[in-house]
Amino acid sequence: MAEHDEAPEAGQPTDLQQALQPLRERIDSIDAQILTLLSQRAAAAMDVGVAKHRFNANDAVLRPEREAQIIRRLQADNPGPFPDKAVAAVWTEIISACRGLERGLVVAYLGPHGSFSEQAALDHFGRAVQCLPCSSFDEVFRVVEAGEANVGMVPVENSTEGAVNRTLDLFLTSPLRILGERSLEIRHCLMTASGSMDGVTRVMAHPQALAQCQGWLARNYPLLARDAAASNAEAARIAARDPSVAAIAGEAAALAWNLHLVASGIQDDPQNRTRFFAIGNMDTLPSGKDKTSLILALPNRAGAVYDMLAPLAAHGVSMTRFESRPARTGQWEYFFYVDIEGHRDDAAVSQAIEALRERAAFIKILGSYPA
Ligand SMILES: O=C(O)C(=O)C[C@]1(C(=O)O)C=C[C@@H](O)C=C1
Repeated sequence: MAEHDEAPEAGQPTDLQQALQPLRERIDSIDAQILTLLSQRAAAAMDVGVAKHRFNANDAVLRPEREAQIIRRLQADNPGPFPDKAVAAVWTEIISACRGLERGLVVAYLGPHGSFSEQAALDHFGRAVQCLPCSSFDEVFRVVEAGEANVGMVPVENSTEGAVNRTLDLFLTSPLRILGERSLEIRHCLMTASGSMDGVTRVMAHPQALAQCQGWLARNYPLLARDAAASNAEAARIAARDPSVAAIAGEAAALAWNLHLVASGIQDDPQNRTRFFAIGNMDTLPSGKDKTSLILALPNRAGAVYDMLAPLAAHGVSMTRFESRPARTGQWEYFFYVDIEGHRDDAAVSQAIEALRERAAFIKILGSYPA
């Protein structure tokens, strides 16, 4: 073997190590600067917290419109190559940690640990929060209304299965407002304690998840009984104890409950997504790019829906969602769940809402929030 082909002796730097060393030193020095700046930012946020306390605005620690504005501005100014998506993810955590220094945020959602709602909640509010997993959507609304949690995260619609009806019904009577929205890719997995399907007689999941995977289940396990669970993560919790049960849930639930994946990505629609609403007791100020959600009931007469849409068009307000739910009066009456672009304080939106108020039998504004 020629001399220059010999492997380096132990302890001798390779060419690669020599090339990496100055680059890594540069990264270390940049990280030190980032940390200094993060500490300064955290101290500034603590001063904001003191000022809010001084003005008795303790319940205004969370300012969704300000958080949205910060992330939008940074993405707009982003020189690259750090990706815009990473800007959002990193600053969500920076703001979460700073907010946590002002005052801890308690976030309620449908649990247990490992649920998609938990993932949506942490993606939205960051990891520096206190989690309050609940056993139903009703409980999420109740604990936020009672002040046991500051905010909640609830699913409202899925791209395969449509509306999450219980959430829509709860909005009808709840005083809570929508503070924000988040869309999450929903990738379902089949999981068991052993990692095999031997001895498994039934598959458990939330009815929405069973519906989102019904084609795959019919093709692969047509004889398996299907049982509803309160949530997918709850099904995973049951499967961890019961070898006759396979659960359908997200990968996070397998990790949380120590299960093994039998199959991944089993949802019938590969683009399956769920939209979640962040809910709380306060109103959100305009952020510059907002949405407003409303519930309307219309008089039961010909042309009522058409008449309702006219003021929106007249004021140039775009509608991004239109959903109906039976009003359960036995009269074929419906509630309409409508999302429009803009904040309720915007002139065009407030004029359109006033015009709707004159035409609707019932109107409830669920909130304006950053789009
Ligand atoms: O600007 C504020 O009101 C803050 O409390 C600071 C801060 C931040 O870290 O930037 C933290 C929490 C709020 O939700 C918004 C922004």
